[in-house]
Amino acid sequence: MSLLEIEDYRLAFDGFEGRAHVLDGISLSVEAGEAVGVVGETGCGKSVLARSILRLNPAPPARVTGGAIRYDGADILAMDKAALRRMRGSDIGMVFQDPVTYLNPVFTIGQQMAEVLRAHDRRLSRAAIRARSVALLESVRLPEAGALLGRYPHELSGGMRQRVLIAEALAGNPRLLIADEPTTALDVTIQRQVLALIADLVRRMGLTLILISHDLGVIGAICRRIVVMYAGNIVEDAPAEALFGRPLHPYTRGLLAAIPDLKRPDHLPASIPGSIPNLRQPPPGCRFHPRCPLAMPVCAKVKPVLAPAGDEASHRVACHAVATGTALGAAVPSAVPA
Ligand SMILES: Nc1ncnc2c1ncn2[C@@H]1O[C@H](COP(=O)(O)OP(=O)(O)OP(=O)(O)O)[C@@H](O)[C@H]1O
Repeated sequence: MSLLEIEDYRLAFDGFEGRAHVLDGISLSVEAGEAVGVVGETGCGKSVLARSILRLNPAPPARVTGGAIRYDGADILAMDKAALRRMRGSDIGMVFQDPVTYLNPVFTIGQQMAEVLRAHDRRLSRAAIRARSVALLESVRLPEAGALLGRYPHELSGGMRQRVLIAEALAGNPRLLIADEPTTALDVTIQRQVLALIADLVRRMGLTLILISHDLGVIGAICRRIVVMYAGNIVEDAPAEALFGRPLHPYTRGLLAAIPDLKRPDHLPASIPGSIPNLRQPPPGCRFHPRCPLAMPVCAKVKPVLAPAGDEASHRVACHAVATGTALGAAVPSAVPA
């Protein structure tokens, strides 16, 4: 049994202008100890998928229209409030993009850590809370952890605040960590440090990781498996080496071609023409077909299924052109992130 199993999961948002079909049959299994990256353009449903695992999408307007999500065999969609509370933090920890939003400006770091720790164990003494808070802050490599407990969020840098949130996410000893764009709000050097920290925690604590980013370079730095999403669908799921070396889906090839090549600064990266479709009226068949250089008549009619393709057994692609061999001759982009 996989640690996390998502099966044909569908979620829509109801609004004044109609229903947006944001996740359109997501199937994904994550094994214990895996580090899986989820990548795709803005608006393709990465965050909604991450929040779905913890049932954090506000309902309404969110509405699950099909499928199942299981954590360690337990049906997340059927859990009551108490079971959900136990799962959040204790089994699954989550780190979000913007640390400022998730830290309360009027409480010290120590008070906020204490609140998180007490939510996991009401019986903890003040001394135990302090010792555990210091240990957690040290585990995310924050210097002078004891003194930090008395500081307010505005007294910390962006990178420090993100480390505090990672420490809070680890407070309940989760087995699965979901990090949604954890470095997007940080500047480049701090981004690298926070990524290195996440990679180190995954190794040291044997965590299972789902890392969400629009940046293939960020994902490639940590994850051995990469899932590519487009407009609410998984279009490719592959070992990182296969994805960077032999990408198969035309959308993945477009994403790779859009990465600037540092060895060729005079060469502008190609962009994928067009934009993500309106999810209230998504294109029929393959949602990528209006932008696809390899589109065939069948692509506008039949949704392609995610099926094994390429040399690796775990490489899966949802593309009619790949399935029929039409895509084989198409050039593979040369840009590969460092
Ligand atoms: N609470 C909500 N109400 C209505 N629509 C929503 C809500 N949350 C997300 N959506 C819609 O769901 C779609 C997917 O959004 P999501 O945030 O998952 O994209 P993303 O791939 O994570 O993008 P980004 O990289 O910009 O975070 C978007 O069209 C968005 O407008």
